[in-house]
Amino acid sequence: MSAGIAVPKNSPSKVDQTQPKSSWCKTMPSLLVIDDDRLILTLAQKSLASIADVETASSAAEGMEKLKAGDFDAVLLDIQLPDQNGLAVFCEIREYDRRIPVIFMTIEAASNTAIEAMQLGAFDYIAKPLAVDPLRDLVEKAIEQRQISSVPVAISADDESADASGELFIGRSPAMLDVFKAIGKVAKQDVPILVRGESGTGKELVARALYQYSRRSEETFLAVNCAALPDNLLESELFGHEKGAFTGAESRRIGKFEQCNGGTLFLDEIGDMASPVQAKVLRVLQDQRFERVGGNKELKTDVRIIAATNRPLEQMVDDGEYREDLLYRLNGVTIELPPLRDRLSDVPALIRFFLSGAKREFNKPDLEGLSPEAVELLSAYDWPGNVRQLRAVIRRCVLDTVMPVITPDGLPREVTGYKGTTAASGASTDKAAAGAGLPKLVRDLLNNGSTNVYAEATEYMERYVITEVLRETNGNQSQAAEILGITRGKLRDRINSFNIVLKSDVEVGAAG
Ligand SMILES: Nc1ncnc2c1ncn2[C@@H]1O[C@H](COP(=O)(O)OP(=O)(O)OP(=O)(O)O)[C@@H](O)[C@H]1O
Repeated sequence: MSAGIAVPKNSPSKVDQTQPKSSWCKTMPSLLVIDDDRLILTLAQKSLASIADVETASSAAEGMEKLKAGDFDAVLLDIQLPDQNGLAVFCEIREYDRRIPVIFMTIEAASNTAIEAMQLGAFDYIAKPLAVDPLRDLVEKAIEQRQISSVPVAISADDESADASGELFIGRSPAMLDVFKAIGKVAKQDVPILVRGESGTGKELVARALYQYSRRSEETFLAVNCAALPDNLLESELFGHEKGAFTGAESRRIGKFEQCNGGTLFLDEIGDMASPVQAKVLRVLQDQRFERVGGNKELKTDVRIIAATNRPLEQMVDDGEYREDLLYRLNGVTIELPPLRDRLSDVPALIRFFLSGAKREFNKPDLEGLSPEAVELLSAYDWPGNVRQLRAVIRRCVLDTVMPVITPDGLPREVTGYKGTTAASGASTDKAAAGAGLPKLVRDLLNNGSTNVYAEATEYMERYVITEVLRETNGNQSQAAEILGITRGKLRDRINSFNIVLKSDVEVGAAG
């Protein structure tokens, strides 16, 4: 019996074979390492075995043969191979499949060849001797990048008819049909697009759908969260920097605008950029030109920008926080995602989708579904954290349940206790319960054979710490950021992504 909504026994299976984004880690990604140095191959095999199936090749010819025979998520490539120059191998890989991220291994970080490779579209480079932690981080990022750009988004008003091999973009409400139509209309036009909507409404999914259906779908897709980096690092991340541009800039770095030449750049949280960065982004939008930080050579790039925000940019312009000309440039084509509370008719299809994904992910073959009462409650809730919160609630219920059918008892208190009055209330986190919950969560995840324990437990802990500090500062985000020792942008990012709801009486609750 498959997971479904209020399904009577023996009803047809509605299990969806697609995997939601968070479960990408379920199947082991694969990595190809090409280097003639046996020590490097052994080091890569040992240190990366926990994150990828590692295949090795000790020459360019062997590497290309294996690449074509396999299905790799990333390649680690030595810049100097015995039978061919690494750059030439890189070009062959690009010709074979432009979307496989390639990381170069170089003798010195500032190698000109590596910079040339970055300009041609390599994912990144790492200097030898290889340090295990940075290597693992980089390979993980590359794999994630590959998955972001290759998981097709099947736009469907009806999840049963959707492409079963891709991540689904669920919605059958008139509002979502309008969104799908808008994506179809503008995806192929090479213009910048601004995606707007509350946190968790699916802005990133829209960006990826636009990319998948665009003329640039075979080219690179890179995503940058502008809220996650302090201003100076964001500028260098986007535009690169020259050696010596600032303390710590030991070598030239190629930024995303240069790296993404020919492709699509998704700028998430575009409202969270300091004025100098806004000016530089505006210039790229106007004439596709920019300079690296600390450089005076004008560079040209051909990048399609898809931007997203949940912030009131017009208000920010009025308050002098945002450039009007940038807003004007970005605002040309806008896709607005409605909050979930305004399209509650989408809730059942979303539940079905997340339920079947969680059932597979947490290996709960006996789970049948949700009772009608549970579906009714979920369909009446106002979802301040939108689809992300709904997804989190369903995953939590599936993880916690020991019964084949999830009833209202299995739903979180914010849903069962919702009276339909306060617009933005979240569940108050009981301090003791939250602190005590971590060991139980980890135990449950282990018992359920999860392969995502680190991410789930870290998110739980991070949410707890941030909520407690916000409570301490009565919701004052500047003070909280200072106490936490993180930037305000990063704090805002976490508040959004964890759906932490700041109640009107400045009590802090954590939803989802
Ligand atoms: N219509 C949908 N169908 C299926 N999954 C969805 C849908 N909308 C959102 N999701 C899922 O909900 C989660 C949040 O979506 P996403 O990251 O795109 O939101 P966002 O608007 O970009 O949020 P933020 O502003 O916080 O970055 C993701 O796991 C996404 O896959």
